[in-house]
Amino acid sequence: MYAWPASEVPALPGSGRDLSIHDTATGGRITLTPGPVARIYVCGITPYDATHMGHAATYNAFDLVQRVWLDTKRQVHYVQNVTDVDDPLLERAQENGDDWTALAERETALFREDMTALRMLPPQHYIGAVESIPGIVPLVERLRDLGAAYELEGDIYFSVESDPAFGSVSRLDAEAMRLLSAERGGDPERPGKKNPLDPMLWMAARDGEPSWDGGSLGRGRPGWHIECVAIALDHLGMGFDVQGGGSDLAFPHHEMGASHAQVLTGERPFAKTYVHAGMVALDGEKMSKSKGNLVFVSTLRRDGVDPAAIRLALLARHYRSDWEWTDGLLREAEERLDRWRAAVSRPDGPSAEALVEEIRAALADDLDSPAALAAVDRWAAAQSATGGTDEGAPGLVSRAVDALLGVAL
Ligand SMILES: Nc1ncnc2c1ncn2[C@@H]1O[C@H](COS(=O)(=O)NC(=O)[C@@H](N)CS)[C@@H](O)[C@H]1O
Ligand SMILES: [Zn+2]
Repeated sequence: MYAWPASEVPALPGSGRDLSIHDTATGGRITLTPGPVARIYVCGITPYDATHMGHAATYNAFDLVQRVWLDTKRQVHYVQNVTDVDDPLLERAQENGDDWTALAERETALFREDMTALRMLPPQHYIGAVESIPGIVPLVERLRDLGAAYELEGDIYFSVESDPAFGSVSRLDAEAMRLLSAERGGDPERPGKKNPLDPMLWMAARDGEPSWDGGSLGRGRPGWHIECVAIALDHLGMGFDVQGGGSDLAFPHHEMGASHAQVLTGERPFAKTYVHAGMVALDGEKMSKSKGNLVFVSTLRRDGVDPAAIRLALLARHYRSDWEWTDGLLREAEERLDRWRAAVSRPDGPSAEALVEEIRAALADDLDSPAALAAVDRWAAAQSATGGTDEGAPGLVSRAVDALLGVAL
């Protein structure tokens, strides 16, 4: 499906540094050296209650990854899905007396608007779960033929024991896995499963729910993890550079996806690095649909908040930290935006070549955007304190802040 329009990425002198990023699977830093086309899969929204600040913060992190890669003169092949059929979506539509496809379409349209306003670069492939069902069915059949999937009362489960590398993404122990599986869409208590952690690959049609032709699987709909595997394998293939998402996706979602793909192809790894963004909270609880403690990008935009200020608020916190959204954070961002805009609208300033290198160094260091913002603050402070005679500096700062941080001054 259509993604959203790409904002212009200004060219900068020189080139950036290779990104050194924290990898969940190894628990350490990995310096990524993608080929000429860097490949990234970032899990997309389940389209209801979009786009809240948690979503925005996570997509901000992976937009920075893209911008660093573009600055190292690479191309980027970015794939993102839309989970436009899933239990929570159907439940929400039921609650609202809404048609679930209309709800999905409306929320996806709002997400596109918000991403465009925040100047997040769009994926080249933006793929819905529903449109990927024809590609999912043969993968489930293949897992069954490999003996890695089994049928239970019409539903089809993946057997986690079929992947010797199962657990290598999240590195959690069985007890932690069991708790998270129950919390995040799994059904560890269901009798008859070979392993409580086994996730659903294909759910047989239930009354009153949408279902699709599953060939030899029978009518039904796809499980959550296989959806992202089918889309990633179809567009990126095995061994792509980054699998991204919020930290609540490490287990079960990215663990299971890696296992599905590794059993399907007999190759390893599914992704070279697994990168997870921290959770954004409000009033002490993770911002989430179920808790309803949401701050929406579209509400702030409607209230006249400049999207560039929202972006600066997201950039002010390290992508891997868990943090609390507050009005104070937004006010600080608005003040910073005003200071930066005033600085770049002056005719000259201190030379900015060194600043561009400081921003590059900060982002290459596990996307340290707070350090990048501090570097620009220092340049703006120097300009107002001691002026400066470089007439090209304000323009260069403006282009660097846009190209590397996605903020239009
Ligand atoms: N409070 C939050 N803070 C940070 N990131 C969040 C928060 N809530 C959700 N996310 C992230 O936002 C992205 C979309 O979340 S979602 O809408 O629930 N959708 C899904 O997780 C699936 N459609 C992925 S295939 C995920 O990467 C998720 O980890
Ligand atoms: Zn996903």
